[in-house]
Amino acid sequence: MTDRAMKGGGPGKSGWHVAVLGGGAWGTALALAMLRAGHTVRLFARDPETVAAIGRGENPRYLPGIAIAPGIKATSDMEAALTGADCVLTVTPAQALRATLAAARDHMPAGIPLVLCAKGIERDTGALLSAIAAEILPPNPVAALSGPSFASDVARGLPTAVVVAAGDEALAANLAARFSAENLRCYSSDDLIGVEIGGALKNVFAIAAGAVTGAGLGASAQAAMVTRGFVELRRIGAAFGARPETLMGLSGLGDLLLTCSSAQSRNFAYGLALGQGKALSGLPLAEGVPTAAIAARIAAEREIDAPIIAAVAAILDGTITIGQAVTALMTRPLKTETND
Ligand SMILES: NC(=O)C1=CN([C@@H]2O[C@H](COP(=O)(O)OP(=O)(O)OC[C@H]3O[C@@H](n4cnc5c(N)ncnc54)[C@H](OP(=O)(O)O)[C@@H]3O)[C@@H](O)[C@H]2O)C=CC1
Ligand SMILES: O=C(CO)COP(=O)(O)O
Repeated sequence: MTDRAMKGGGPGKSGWHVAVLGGGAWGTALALAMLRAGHTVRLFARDPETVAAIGRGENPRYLPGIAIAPGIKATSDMEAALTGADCVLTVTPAQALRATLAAARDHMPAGIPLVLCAKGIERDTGALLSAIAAEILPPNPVAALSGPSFASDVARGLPTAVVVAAGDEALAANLAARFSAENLRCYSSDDLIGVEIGGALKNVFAIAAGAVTGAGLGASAQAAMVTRGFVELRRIGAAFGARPETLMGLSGLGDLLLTCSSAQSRNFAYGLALGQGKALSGLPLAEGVPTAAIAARIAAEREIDAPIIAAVAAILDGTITIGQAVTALMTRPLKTETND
C-alpha cells in the first residue's frame, strides 16, 4: 500500500477527504454514507442543476424525498472536487468510467486509492472496470465496492452490508474500516476481480428476472432462472480468475437475491417492462443492458456455456422474443445437473 493510501490509517481512524465522482442515486447515497462514516465529502456532478439541488439539500431527480445533509459539498469543477482528496469513489455508470477517469486524470492526487462503485463490463472492449482504471491512472491503487445495496436504502441509513475489494488485502481492510459506520457494514476482500464480476453480471439476471415476472412465467421459472443464471455467473467468473467463494458472497449471490426479487432494482424494472411489452425508452439506467451484450460475446469467444446470458442479449438486441428464448432454453438437450 502507498503512503497516501495508508494516510491516517489504523485504530482510531481520522476523517478523510473523500471525493465522489457522480451525482446520481448511488453517488449521492455513498456521499451520505461517507459523511456518516466521519469523512468530509466533495461530490462531483457534471450537471449544474444537480449541484444546485444538492446545495439546497435535495437531489430530486435521483433520490426524491431524501434529505441531503449540508456537509456534502457538490461541484461541477473536477479540479475542486479532487484537490486534497485522500480517496476517490467513482460512481458514474460503467460505460462512462473511461470518460470520467480521463476527465479526472490531470487533477488526481498521486497514490490515493480509487474505489470503483459502478457495476458493469465495458461494452466495446470487454474490460473490467479495474483494468480501465489501471490503464488510465496507473499510479493509483484500485479497489471496488459492491454488494446488495439500493441507493435509497443506503441514503436513508437503513442497515446494509457491502464488500470492499482490492488486490492489496491491507488496502481493502483499511478502506472497509474507514467506510463502515453504524448502519453500513463493509466486509473486505482481496478478490478484486471476483467482486467486480459478481456486481456486473447480476444485472443481466436481474433483467431476466424482471422479464420472467413481466411475461407471467411464474415463480418456478423465476427460481430456475436465478439458479441456472448463478451457475453461468460462476462459470464466467472462473474464466476471469474470480474465486468461487467470492461469488457465493455479497457481490454475487447477495446482489442476485436482492435485484432478482425486487422491482426497486432498475434492472429488474427494465426486464419487467420488457416482459410486459411496454416502452423501454426513458427508463432509468439499467447497467445489465450493455453488460449482457459483452458478457454474451465473452462467453461465446471463450466457449463458456451461458445460454441465459445469450438469451438476454438476443432479446435485448431484438433478435429473438421472450417466448422464443423460453422455448430454446426449455428444449436444450437434457443433461446431468452440473453446478459449476
Ligand atoms: N442506484 C443504486 O442503487 C446502485 C447503483 N450502483 C451502480 O452505480 C453506478 C451508477 O449508478 P447510479 O448512480 O444509480 O446511476 P444514476 O443514473 O442514478 O446516475 C448516474 C450519474 O452519472 C452521471 N453520468 C452519466 N453518464 C456520465 C458521463 N458520461 N460522464 C459523467 N457523468 C456521467 C449522471 O450525470 P447526469 O445527471 O448529468 O446525467 C449521474 O450523475 C452504476 O454502475 C450502478 O450499477 C451500485 C449499487 C447501487
Ligand atoms: O446494484 C444494485 C443494488 O445492489 C442496484 O441495482 P439496480 O441498478 O438494478 O437498481
